[in-house]
Amino acid sequence: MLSLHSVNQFYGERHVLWNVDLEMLPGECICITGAQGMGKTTLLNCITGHLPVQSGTIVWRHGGLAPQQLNDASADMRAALGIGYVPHDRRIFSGLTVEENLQIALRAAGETHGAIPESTFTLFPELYPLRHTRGAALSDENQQRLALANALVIQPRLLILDEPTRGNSAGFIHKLGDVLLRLNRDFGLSILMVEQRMSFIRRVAERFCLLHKGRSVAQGSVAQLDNPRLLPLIHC
Ligand SMILES: Nc1ncnc2c1ncn2[C@@H]1O[C@H](COP(=O)(O)OP(=O)(O)OP(=O)(O)O)[C@@H](O)[C@H]1O
Repeated sequence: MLSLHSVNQFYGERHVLWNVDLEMLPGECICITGAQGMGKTTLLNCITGHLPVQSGTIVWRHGGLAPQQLNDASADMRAALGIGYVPHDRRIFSGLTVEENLQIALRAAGETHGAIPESTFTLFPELYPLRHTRGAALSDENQQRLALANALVIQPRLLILDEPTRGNSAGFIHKLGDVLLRLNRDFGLSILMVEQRMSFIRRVAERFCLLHKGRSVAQGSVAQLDNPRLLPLIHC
């Protein structure tokens, strides 16, 4: 579904991603993990098209269609291909209502006449009575739900999330885990998330990619993360 080959990224002179390879199959849930400042968000931004890659390739494969190199595709083009993104700063329009936020997310992905899918409110029933409420008036948790709904409204093939548990209560994290498990296991949605919270990673993800100083130093099944040599690299 998504193949990264030898991806490199710089901020000015600073080399922050080094030859990162990652292979993701349809239906997988993969966690990119690692300590702070190791390049996790940078890697997501390269995949979603919010940052250009300096070298290397990112290839998208879906259905029977020919593989497509994403390197030159804009973030909106990638959304239109089926890549939904939930950044950790949420990025909702606080002056617009829930419904208007969802309409804009649809339009950004090229769905000019598309209606908000019913599944949006089935998945997040809490948002239905709030659909005419402005983003700024929503609780923190409902803002999180709206950010997730914005990414899902385009009915993506791949959902990308940056630290979905950061700053959330244990109760909300559990509910979020339920939603992601349902999307992945029941609806077959592929999920790629950046996360450091081990309990959440163990519950939701199947495979991991561990970044350390911008390099992918280990990949494998989540059970392998219990290796005492790897755990310190997540919270160092
Ligand atoms: N816009 C930027 N300009 C310059 N340097 C940046 C920029 N964004 C991130 N960096 C640096 O690049 C490195 C990787 O940052 P990145 O945010 O990708 O790491 P991260 O693993 O996601 O960390 P965190 O868990 O803190 O979000 C860090 O040293 C960071 O300071």
